[in-house]
Amino acid sequence: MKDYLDNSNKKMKLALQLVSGYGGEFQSWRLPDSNERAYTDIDFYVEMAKTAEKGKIHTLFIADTPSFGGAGGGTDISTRSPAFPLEPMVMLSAVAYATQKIGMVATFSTTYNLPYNLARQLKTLDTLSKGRLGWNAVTTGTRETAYNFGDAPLPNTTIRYEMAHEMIEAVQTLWGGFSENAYITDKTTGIFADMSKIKPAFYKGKHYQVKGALPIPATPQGQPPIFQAGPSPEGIELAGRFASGVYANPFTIDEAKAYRNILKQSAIRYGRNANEINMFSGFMFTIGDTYEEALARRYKLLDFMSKEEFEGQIRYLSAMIGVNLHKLDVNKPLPESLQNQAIPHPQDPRSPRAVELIKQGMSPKEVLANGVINYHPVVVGTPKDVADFMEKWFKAGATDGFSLAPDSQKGVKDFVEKVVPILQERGIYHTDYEGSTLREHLGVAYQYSVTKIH
Ligand SMILES: Cc1cc2nc3c(=O)[nH]c(=O)nc-3n(C[C@H](O)[C@H](O)[C@H](O)COP(=O)(O)O)c2cc1C
Repeated sequence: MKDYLDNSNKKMKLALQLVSGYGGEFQSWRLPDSNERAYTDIDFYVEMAKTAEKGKIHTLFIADTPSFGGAGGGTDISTRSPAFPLEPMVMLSAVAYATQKIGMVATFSTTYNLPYNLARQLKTLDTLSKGRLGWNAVTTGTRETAYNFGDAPLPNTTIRYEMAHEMIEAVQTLWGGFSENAYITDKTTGIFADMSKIKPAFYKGKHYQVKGALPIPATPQGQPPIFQAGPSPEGIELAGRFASGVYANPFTIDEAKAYRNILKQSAIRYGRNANEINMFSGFMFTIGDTYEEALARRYKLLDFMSKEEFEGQIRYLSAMIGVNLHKLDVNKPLPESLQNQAIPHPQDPRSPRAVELIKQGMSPKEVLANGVINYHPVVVGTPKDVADFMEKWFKAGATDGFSLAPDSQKGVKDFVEKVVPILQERGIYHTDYEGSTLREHLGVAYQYSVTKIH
């Protein structure tokens, strides 16, 4: 194993996804222990952030897209909660004010923003939070988003990534323009700022141009670290050049290791150290005191689905395992002859797990309840089961940490109270924050101004 993939002397890093306030399962807003108005309840986001801070979670993480944003990229929220919270910048300013340590990484499009506005708002929030902000710089791949910003269709991948490089360069140039020693505020001399140390950006790219300067000094971490999500070759280049964190979605340890290696190599190609780029693998869970208790919770979520939606899931599972489940009793294990016929769909990386569970004798409904169709690997079980999964991946060198999407609000509390102590006891998770800024939490260096290419 490449030494930079070796985690034996490292501790895992954790991000907690806020999703839309309810958790990673879009039916969980209906659970008896959920606050059904969490989506619009700022007190609730603050409370979750504080709970996460008690568990020393390195950072909150907010996925986002500037469009209607229904679950799974759809636009129907008639029964399922939205996939994203309220506008992240505004929402996080309240969270920042109510917390002290936890980092806050939020997603902002490199295609549907302007550098000056974005640089100003991000640096303001980084100032407000005393250096705890991170920017997940994504190109926005959903077609419908384009029409929220005019009549032009979504630019192709090449152009979007050209724009992404330019956007980050322009934003970082604006950030670095107000030199660290330019903020004087000397009452005796009457000098507020040293104008000789404040440089306009004069940034001239193909897609973005900006001339002026930003009147905001350096924050305690200099400027927010960049995160990235999106596994195309262009995405990997962007991550290698700029990212301190990458939100990834591997489904197996082997897949994760290969991707982590690719990311580290990309960073090395840009003259950076492999440790400067941290991969956060998406991970979901439902916790109970026993497997049966956790499973009952998952069944409840499935039962909230409409008949059509559930049938859609059964159809999907049929395709994943190559067996038509349509006429079978979904509450009973498959007859042995059909179990033997099950083979994973070659194009769906989640399929091997679905086949494995079918062959263990689980009914199709139980297999679905185990989250085989979810957008990340899922553990349904006890706090120990959740910790075991994380330990196994981490010790195998598959990831630097996890981007956690608990099933529900209760899942956040359960994770902090029941899983965190196990991880700490096993010596694979920190017992306190390393410092005060997000960069310190992540173990990435202070940075000011545009990332240099070596
Ligand atoms: C784990 C993961 C999380 C993502 N989160 C977001 C997000 O919150 N908002 C968004 O617009 N795109 C998100 N994306 C999409 C990517 O930014 C990108 O637009 C998409 O994957 C297509 O780009 P690619 O060609 O690099 O794969 C995410 C992608 C991955 C893999």
